[in-house]
Amino acid sequence: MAVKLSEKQISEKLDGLNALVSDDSPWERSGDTIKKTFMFKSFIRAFGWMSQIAIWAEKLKHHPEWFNVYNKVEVTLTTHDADGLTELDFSLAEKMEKFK
Ligand SMILES: C[C@H](O)[C@H](O)[C@H]1CNC2=NC(N)=NC(=O)C2=N1
Repeated sequence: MAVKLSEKQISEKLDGLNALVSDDSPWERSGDTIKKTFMFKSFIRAFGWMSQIAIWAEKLKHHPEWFNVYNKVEVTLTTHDADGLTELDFSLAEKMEKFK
């Protein structure tokens, strides 16, 4: 099972993740989660991205909480099994940035 990250590891990983961000919207820490709102040109672009990420999430056995309206996807990542943030959350977030 994935191991909960320390505060120091979380802030280092968050900085590393935000260095990959190409839009104007950084990932933000919120308690035991990291969050970001992704914006797309259209609903179909948003849904296409979600479909790609869903395939990756299934492979990783780690799943996002997300909320989609038209071209907007609000993402929250946490590891329920560990009651906190783990490496898996940052791996999935990194994929989300790279597929964007
Ligand atoms: C057995 C299965 O792999 C686990 O229940 C996985 C599924 N996807 C998951 N996704 C997330 N975000 N957190 C988890 O703890 C989690 N656990």
